[in-house]
Amino acid sequence: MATRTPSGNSKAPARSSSGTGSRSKSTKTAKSAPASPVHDFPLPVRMIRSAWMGIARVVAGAFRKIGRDVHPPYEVRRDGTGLFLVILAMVIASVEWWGLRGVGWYGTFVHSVAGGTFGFMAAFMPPILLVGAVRLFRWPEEHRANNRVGIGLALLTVAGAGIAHVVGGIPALNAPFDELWAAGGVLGALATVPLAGLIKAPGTMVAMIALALLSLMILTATPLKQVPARIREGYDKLMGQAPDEAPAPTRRGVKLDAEEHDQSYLYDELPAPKKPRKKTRLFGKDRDADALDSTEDLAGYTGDVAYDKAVITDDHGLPLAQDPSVDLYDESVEPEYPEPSIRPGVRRPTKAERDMAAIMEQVGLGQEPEADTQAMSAIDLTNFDADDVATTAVPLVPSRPPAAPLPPIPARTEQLQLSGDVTYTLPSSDFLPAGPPSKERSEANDAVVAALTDTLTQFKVDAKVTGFSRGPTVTRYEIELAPGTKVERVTALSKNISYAVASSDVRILSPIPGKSAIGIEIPNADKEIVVLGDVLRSHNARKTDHPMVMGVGKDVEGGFVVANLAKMPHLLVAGATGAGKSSFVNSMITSILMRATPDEVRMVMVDPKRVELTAYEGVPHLITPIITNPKKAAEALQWVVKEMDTRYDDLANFGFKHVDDFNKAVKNGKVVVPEGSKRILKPYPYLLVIVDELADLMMVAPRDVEDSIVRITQLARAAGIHLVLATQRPSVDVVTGLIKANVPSRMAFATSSVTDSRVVLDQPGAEKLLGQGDALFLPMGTSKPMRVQGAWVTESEIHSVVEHVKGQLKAEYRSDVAAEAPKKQIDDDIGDDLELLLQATELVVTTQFGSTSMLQRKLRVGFAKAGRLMDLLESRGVVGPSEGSKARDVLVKPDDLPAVLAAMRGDDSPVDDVVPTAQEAALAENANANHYGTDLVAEDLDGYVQAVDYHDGADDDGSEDAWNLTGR
Ligand SMILES: Nc1ncnc2c1ncn2[C@@H]1O[C@H](COP(=O)(O)OP(=O)(O)OP(=O)(O)O)[C@@H](O)[C@H]1O
Repeated sequence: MATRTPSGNSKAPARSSSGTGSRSKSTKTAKSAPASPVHDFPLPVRMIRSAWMGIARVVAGAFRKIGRDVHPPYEVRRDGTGLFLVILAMVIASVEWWGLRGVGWYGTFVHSVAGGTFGFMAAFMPPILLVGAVRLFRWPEEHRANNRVGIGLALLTVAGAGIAHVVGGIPALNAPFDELWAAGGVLGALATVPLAGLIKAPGTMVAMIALALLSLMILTATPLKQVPARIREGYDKLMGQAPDEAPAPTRRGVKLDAEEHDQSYLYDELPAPKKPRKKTRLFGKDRDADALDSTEDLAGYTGDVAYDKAVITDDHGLPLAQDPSVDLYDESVEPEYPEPSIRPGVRRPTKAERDMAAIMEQVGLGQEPEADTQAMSAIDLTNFDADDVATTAVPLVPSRPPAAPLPPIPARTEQLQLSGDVTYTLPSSDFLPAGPPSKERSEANDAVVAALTDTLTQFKVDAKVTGFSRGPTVTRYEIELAPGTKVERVTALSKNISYAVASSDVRILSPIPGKSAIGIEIPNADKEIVVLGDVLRSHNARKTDHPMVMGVGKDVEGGFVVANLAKMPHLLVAGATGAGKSSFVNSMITSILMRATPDEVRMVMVDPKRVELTAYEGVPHLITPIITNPKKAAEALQWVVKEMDTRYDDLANFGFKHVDDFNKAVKNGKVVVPEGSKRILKPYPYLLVIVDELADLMMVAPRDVEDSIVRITQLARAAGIHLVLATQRPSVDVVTGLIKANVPSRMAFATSSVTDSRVVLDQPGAEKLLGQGDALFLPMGTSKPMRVQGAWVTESEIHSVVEHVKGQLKAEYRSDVAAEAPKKQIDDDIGDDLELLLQATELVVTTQFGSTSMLQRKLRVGFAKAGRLMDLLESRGVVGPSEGSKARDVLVKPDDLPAVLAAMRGDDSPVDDVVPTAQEAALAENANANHYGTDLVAEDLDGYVQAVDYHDGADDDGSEDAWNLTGR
């Protein structure tokens, strides 16, 4: 007969139990096998043992099903011992309770042993033994608690026997059986007889009662000081009254040890608000309460939040985890032993909440209710019942309490007074209508969950889809692994998952930041549009009136994302054509128009494509007509540099380092002008410079543009000047290393290649975006980009906002920004070759043939000179890069030749037809009106050391000053 070797058996893999239920029967048997080498016993013993364990498993199974079903790990089960206690309890009960006492050998024997040992306390032994059995069946893994309960029960038995013995007259150990039985038996005699010799019967009784109380305290893990509270609690429960305070935390009906008490929430059967708990610790006060009373929260708001962070928050009511300044989910307080059944997801709103949301909508609170329902969008699939969705709430565990409905908040409380006593009204939020309510789940999501689950099963990966959070464009499905399963097993399935869900745009996040779960982002078959109105009406956009806050869109979890452009402090927006850059820029400008007066934010718009930003022509926030000529744009950037220097000087003059501090001090009347100065101090507006196509500028004057951008981006933050650079060509010649290093915030829409993604984000990812506003947002200081669906604003909405704004105030353009360019010097690298270069340009552009040997022949120059001229032509964007022996591409059309020649000469463009006549008229009108008068800032600065002028000769006329920006 073949006998298995001990080693062979003991080396059976000891898999940890995950309770997934997918385990095979043989595995189960292996797991439940004891560690001892049972096969050493003879067969009959092994058979008996098997039978015993079989019965034990059946009985234990029944006990585990009582009340809440439990599944202790196989390795730690002690069903055999539990069965023994149950049988012992039944045997004693059969004799002491059911009248078999002294009947036959069985009755006599059991009664002699039980009665002789415990006296009449034997009648109380069955329940005591059953308590022990229940603990072993249901919670065998809780060794410490089991030991405590065992000790408590043992002491209780001794105390009971002792009390019985005192009641029975304390018979001696050698007293007849009947006397011992009528008292506390042998145990009672051992416990009391020695004591009675010392402290007599009453003293012994008191000692035994004290011992009984002590055993009860051990059993219930009640420290002495909590006894009164426990008694009151017990009384309240018995009387059916609600306790005054929250009951002490329990774990499966058993009070916790004192030292376990601190972490009791980890075990609560009730929904455990885990993250709010963490926040409570993090912020030192109860944020749950705050969340419930958002009115108070907002009342106390000072607006400074917007100054502190580039991205304010999403609309989960929580600061975004990506913000480095907010360590929201402090992992140090992450539960050590999270209850597997408690999902970190958020529950679905109840029907009542949905009704409330609908009512809120009707009474004009816009999308705020949606913001709250959005926060509940992570869905726990474990309890999901598809039929339930429409009518009743799926019984899920909330990760935080639902926020109370928000009151409507007026965007601005003060009456906006512009310079010249003009009263200004910001556009009403009605100009931006609400979008359709967003979905929390759809059939498409369920289909994907099924597909993912199938894929995991097919490839035998021990993992399951535990929930998902639906965003407007993509849904992030969360996958949790069984212990011992490698993350790579799921990430390696990326192609199979793409195949299963029929989408090539699957993105795997491993792990989801802040969670022990793998995230799989899959595009929604039923995408939703995020309208700008909803974003600007969201809680976080409304809780600050900072004028530079813009609506960005929605994140993957459906939370609204808003950002403060002043904190970016400069932003690069890039993406392939049609990816959604211009829509983003439109949302940005419209956000500013909706929230800021021209006194607070002034803008310079550069739109070389001439079509994207024309809708904003004439808004009073502009300081110059929209610049469409790239050359003028390059000059406008130089003006911005000078403006920055002037602001710096002025701030330094008054002893301020940041324009915000200066503005605050001016508003509070704390700044005094120098004696004799006629200046009336007013806050500086923020200056937002928007370039819709950087590539066009870089083609015309790469060095100048790069210089200006670098200088602005390095210093302008403190002067309140911020750059937004958009490009559809995020290649290294457009977004140079220098520009990249100085523009810290990035918004990447879908790029055409992974190289482009690397240029924008320094990492891949953008090439997998879906276009149409799907973007990766990387605010300054973060390393992981956040996926957002950009906000969308329609042309008619823009039109109505612009009309309102223009109706409030006429644009007052500065004539010196682009129209009066400072005199241009001939670039150093041209040196004495200007004439030759002009001839070469003319030759190459008119013939559209970029050949070095042609230059040699026609200009009668040597090879070296011709090569140098060709290099100069390349650096100025006239010809493309060298392609070996082939002629170079000519990038300038003959029509543009005069402008290119003028740029080389350092003159103004002779063909200045790019500024529309209306704009020129506006310029002329403004120039005639001479709003600015004497340069009072320059007057004040006279005699002070000025900021280093990097553009020699540029301020010869001394006419640029920040003060004039708002007509002061
Ligand atoms: N946030 C958005 N929500 C929904 N659809 C959008 C969004 N952004 C862009 N789209 C869709 O994508 C189209 C192209 O967008 P947009 O014009 O902004 O792209 P672009 O990147 O600026 O392209 P180009 O560089 O050619 O101007 C839009 O007409 C619109 O249909």
